[in-house]
Amino acid sequence: MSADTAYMASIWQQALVHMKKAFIKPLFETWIKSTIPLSINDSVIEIGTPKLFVKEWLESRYLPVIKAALKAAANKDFEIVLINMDIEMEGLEDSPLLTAVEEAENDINIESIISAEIQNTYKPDSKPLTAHHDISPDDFLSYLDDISDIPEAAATLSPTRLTAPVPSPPASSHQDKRSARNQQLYNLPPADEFILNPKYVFSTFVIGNSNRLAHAASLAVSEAPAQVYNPFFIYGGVGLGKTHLMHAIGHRIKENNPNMKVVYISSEKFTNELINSIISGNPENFRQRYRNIDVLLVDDIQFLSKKEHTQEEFFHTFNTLHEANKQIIISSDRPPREIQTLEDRLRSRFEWGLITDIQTPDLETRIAVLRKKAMMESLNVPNEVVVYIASRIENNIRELEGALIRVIAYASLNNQPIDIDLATEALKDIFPNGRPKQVTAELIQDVVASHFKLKLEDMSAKKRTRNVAYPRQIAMYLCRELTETSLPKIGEIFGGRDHTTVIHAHDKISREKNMDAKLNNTLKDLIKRIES
Ligand SMILES: Nc1ncnc2c1ncn2[C@@H]1O[C@H](COP(=O)(O)OP(=O)(O)OP(=O)(O)O)[C@@H](O)[C@H]1O
Repeated sequence: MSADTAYMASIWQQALVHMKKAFIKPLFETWIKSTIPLSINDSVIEIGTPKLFVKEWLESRYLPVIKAALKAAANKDFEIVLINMDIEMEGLEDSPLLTAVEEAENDINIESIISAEIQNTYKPDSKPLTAHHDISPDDFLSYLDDISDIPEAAATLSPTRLTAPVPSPPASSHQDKRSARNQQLYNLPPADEFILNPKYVFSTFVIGNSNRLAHAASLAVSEAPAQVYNPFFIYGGVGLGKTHLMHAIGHRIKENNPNMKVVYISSEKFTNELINSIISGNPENFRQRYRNIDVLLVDDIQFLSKKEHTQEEFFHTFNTLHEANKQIIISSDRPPREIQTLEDRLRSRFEWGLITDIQTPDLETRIAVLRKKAMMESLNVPNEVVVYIASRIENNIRELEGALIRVIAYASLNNQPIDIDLATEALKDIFPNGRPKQVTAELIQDVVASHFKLKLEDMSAKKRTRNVAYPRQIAMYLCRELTETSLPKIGEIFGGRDHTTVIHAHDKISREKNMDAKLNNTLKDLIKRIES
């Protein structure tokens, strides 16, 4: 492998790390992951894309982000040239460039490598560790626990000894670069560098029945940090908005109190930093860094389960902050009592404050999320398409967004307007059942009439008795929600009524369903039958 190739791979790998943070996951997966570095010289980097549409899409939208990521990685500006290779990625498996990328990837597991070095140095009778990368951070921590029980070994656990096994700087210029990069990874950024995602703010968060409480509590916490709910614990399934709410809290606190030090971190990163600080002989730095802040947001705390040493450290951090009346916000995919092997004392700390959950969103919320995303992209996505996606992805808002992005990208690349045929085509791998059933006002009338045991003609009759008028209003509401039919047209289908009658029916049912669980369930049942 040439030095340039390895250098390029290393730069690209670092750039990918930056881009992973900059892009939401579906975007990263769709557009960035499939690219490969091709060549590098002093000022130009060539990047290969597997298909022309990926090249065009990246060129039209994301070049500045890629450029910024490369600059952050290499500390210099590059001109980026994208080259369509028009090949399947599988065909490149043996490419030396991909091998180089993989090697660079492995380097990122620096803590594992170092822990292996330490293990070999301090535990001479341990079996030799040839596969350095197999050692997990947790193994390293348990190892520290293990050897601290052995007096001679404990004596060697001084910072100087611990840093000693770090590989000494290699000689060649390529190795210099790599070593410098490792050093960069190895040295922690200052805590306030954990930037909040600018898109995750309260104004972009859609409130629905599934998250109303969590949202309200988040607002309360952000308006009065450490005064209302401390700690504040949010839990819920994957991709339901926990991170979004945490960032929104962070943003709002910063807006209201620019001098407050707000730190957001995932529990995995917390663990890795702790390990790094131990390896570099500077655990005190780590402690100071997390104990001298005003607001600590820890995401995905469930990853601390089974990590006894990290839990211990977190327990002390928690206590110090809580005693100093600092706000602590924690998220998890389950409530504290269900996080296995979470220490009891930590669990009881989490239960001191408010625990709130986010449920899976109902259809209406899913539709609202998609509409909001489309609006944020200034795109006009037909209702039919929104309903098509929302009615098929029920449990994960991230996947919902991913599907919409796919449709938008597909339309843009093919230079076609977004409609249901295009959406069906774009999503055929995700929804193999193909084109959805055509939802029409007539179908809705039919399903609603049969549900309420009315005749189809009652939907358009002049009768105003409640047993007919109410189902008719429900049917009008559903026509507005599930079809593209215009207001006057809906009025016409329902017996030549004025469009203001349709608006009134829609407003009334929208309002009532928020207060009436029975109506809400009826609507869900009806939608299921209409869509199935
Ligand atoms: N109510 C909502 N309104 C708008 N967007 C939302 C909402 N809920 C989630 N999202 C979006 O869905 C995506 C996933 O959300 P987020 O990352 O916050 O989920 P999470 O619950 O933290 O998931 P994980 O458990 O995987 O960490 C984000 O892009 C977020 O903006």
